[in-house]
Amino acid sequence: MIMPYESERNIAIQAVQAAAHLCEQVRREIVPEAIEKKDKSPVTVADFGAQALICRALSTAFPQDPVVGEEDAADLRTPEMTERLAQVTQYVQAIVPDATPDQVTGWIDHGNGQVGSRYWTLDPIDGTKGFLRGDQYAIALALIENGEIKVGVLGCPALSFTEGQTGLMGVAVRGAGATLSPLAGGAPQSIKVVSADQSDHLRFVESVESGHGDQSRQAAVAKAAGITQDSLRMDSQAKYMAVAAGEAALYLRLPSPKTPDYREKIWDHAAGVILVEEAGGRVTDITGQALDFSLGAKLVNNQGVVVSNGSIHDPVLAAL
Ligand SMILES: Nc1ncnc2c1ncn2[C@@H]1O[C@H](COP(=O)(O)O)[C@@H](OP(=O)(O)O)[C@H]1O
Ligand SMILES: [Mg+2]
Ligand SMILES: [Mg+2]
Ligand SMILES: [Mg+2]
Repeated sequence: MIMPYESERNIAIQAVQAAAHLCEQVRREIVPEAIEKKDKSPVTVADFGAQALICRALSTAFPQDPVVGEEDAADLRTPEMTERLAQVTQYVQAIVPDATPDQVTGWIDHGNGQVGSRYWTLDPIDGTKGFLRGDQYAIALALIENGEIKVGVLGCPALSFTEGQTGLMGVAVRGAGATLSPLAGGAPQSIKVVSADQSDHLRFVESVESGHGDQSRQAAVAKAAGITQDSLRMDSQAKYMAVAAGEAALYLRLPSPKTPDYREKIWDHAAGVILVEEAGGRVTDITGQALDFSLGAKLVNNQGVVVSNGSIHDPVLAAL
C-alpha cells in the first residue's frame, strides 16, 4: 500500500529530528541568550540553526515548495552579528560538516516564502521563551495544500508523558491518523484524544505566558464546560500534543486583553492542528470557525483558538 505524502512525511521527520538535536545541543552546551527582534520578542542561535537545517532539507527535497518560516536572516548578516552567525554555523556543522555562514543565512532565508496553493510552514522553535527558561518548546513543521493541512510533524525535546521517556515526536498525515514516537527514533504508536468518560484526564492546558492568552477567562470557560481541575501550563505546541495524546481534553488560547488585535501565526498552529484532528479532536477559533491557513502568515480571519477532544467542544463554544 502506498502511503499518501510518504516522502514529504519522511523528509519532514528527519529534518525535525536534526533540528531538535541542534536545539538540545545548544541548551546543553551554552546558556542560550535571547536576541531581541524588532517586535521585542526573543530569538536565539538555536532558532536560527533549526530553521537553517529544516529549510536546507526542504529546499533539497522539494525545491519548488515555498517555506513560510518564522525567522529571517537579515539581522544575522549585520557586522555586529558576525560572531553570532559563526556560532549558528558551528551548530549547523555538527549535522552538515562543510556548511558556511553564507549557506546558513541562505537556508534561513529560504524560509521567507509566501503562502500559496502548496507551501510548508515552519516554526524552528515554538515557545522560545520556554526554551530560554529550560521548559517546553517544539519544532513545528507542516505542509498545506489548498488551505488544508496535509502533513504535520511536531518535535518536543523536553516533553514526556510516561516515566523515563523524554523527547516525543507527533506525526500526522491527513486521513491516515496521528502517531507519537520517541523523538530519537523508535516505534510510532497511534494516539487518540481522551473520551468524555475518562474524567481524570478532563483537564485543560494553556500557555505559561499570561500575555499570550487570557488566563482568567480561560479558567472561567473551562469551568463552565465542566472541567474542575486546575490548568496545566505549558509553552509551545506541546499543548496540542497533550490534547492529541489524551493527556488533556482542552487547550484554550483566548485573545489577550492586552493585545486584542493580535492575530495568530500559521506556524504556531498548523502542525498541532492536524495532529489533534487526526487523533479525533477538533480545532476552531473562539467563534467556532475553522482556522483559515490560506490567507498569509497570519490567521487574519480567526481570533483565538479552541482545541479539544471533540466531545467538549460545543459546550466550550457555548460558554464562550
Ligand atoms: N500577544 C500574543 N498572543 C498570542 N500569541 C502570541 C502573542 N505574542 C506572541 N505570541 C506567540 O506565542 C508563541 C508561543 O506560544 P505559547 O505561549 O503557547 O508557548 C510565540 O511563538 P514563538 O515562541 O515561536 O515566537 C509567538 O508567536
Ligand atoms: Mg518567536
Ligand atoms: Mg511559535
Ligand atoms: Mg518560534
